[in-house]
Amino acid sequence: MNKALLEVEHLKKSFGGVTAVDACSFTVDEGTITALIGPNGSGKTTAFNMITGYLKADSGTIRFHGETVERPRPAGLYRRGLSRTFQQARIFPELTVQENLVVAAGYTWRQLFGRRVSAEDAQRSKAMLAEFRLDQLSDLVAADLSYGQRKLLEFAAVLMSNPRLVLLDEPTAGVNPVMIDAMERHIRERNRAGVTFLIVEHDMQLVMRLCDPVIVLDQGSRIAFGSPEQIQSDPRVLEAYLGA
Ligand SMILES: Nc1ncnc2c1ncn2[C@@H]1O[C@H](COP(=O)(O)OP(=O)(O)OP(=O)(O)O)[C@@H](O)[C@H]1O
Repeated sequence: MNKALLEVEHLKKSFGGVTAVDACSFTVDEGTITALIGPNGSGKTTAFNMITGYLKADSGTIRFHGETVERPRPAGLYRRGLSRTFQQARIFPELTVQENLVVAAGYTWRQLFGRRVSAEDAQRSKAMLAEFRLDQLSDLVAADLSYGQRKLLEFAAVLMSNPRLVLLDEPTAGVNPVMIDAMERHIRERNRAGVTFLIVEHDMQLVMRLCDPVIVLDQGSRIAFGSPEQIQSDPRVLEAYLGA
């Protein structure tokens, strides 16, 4: 039986009069590629932001790896093995592709520019560049990459921390079909290597072939949870999307 790696219970967040996430509960089992879907404005990004410590919840509990996260903070969670990407890839545009990976491995700027990077981490960043086929671009500053390449770089950088759980926020939005295939391949490969994923994604074809289970939010609450087949035939899901 799978073990819950992430447990979210009664999570709640309002912005003024708008309840963005409303007593939302779900779990992400270790080893899965779980999708979090829902119509625009259903609270997916707000939930992501609370789980990863970028936003303070009004109430509710988050447990990661069996332990309650008392004060979710991005840096602390990153060290504990929970990391994320953003809709607009957050990378350091003025650093080279390889430097972005080294920084993500936990080096300070001072260590980076003092060239005090361990041989092992230098090797890991090279291996990551090869895995993501970014090796030809390793000395380019990240600002010169295409939109899709930046998303791949951000994903590769997140993996440098050896995470157990990665939250991907719209990994293929605005990305060309070749890059979507690449992203999908990398997610599958890393999942086979033991990384668990929670993915917000609007490309339903990708969700249905890549993710299992699928969690559906509507107006801040979970309205469905199940296999892609169950979700596609759930009348509540259809109604939520058609009504949106
Ligand atoms: N900082 C904010 N201030 C005010 N309202 C917000 C804020 N962030 C989100 N909201 C509102 O909360 C609700 C949920 O938004 P959220 O971005 O979490 O949804 P989403 O499911 O990620 O949407 P999308 O698929 O369009 O990205 C929406 O009504 C949105 O307008």
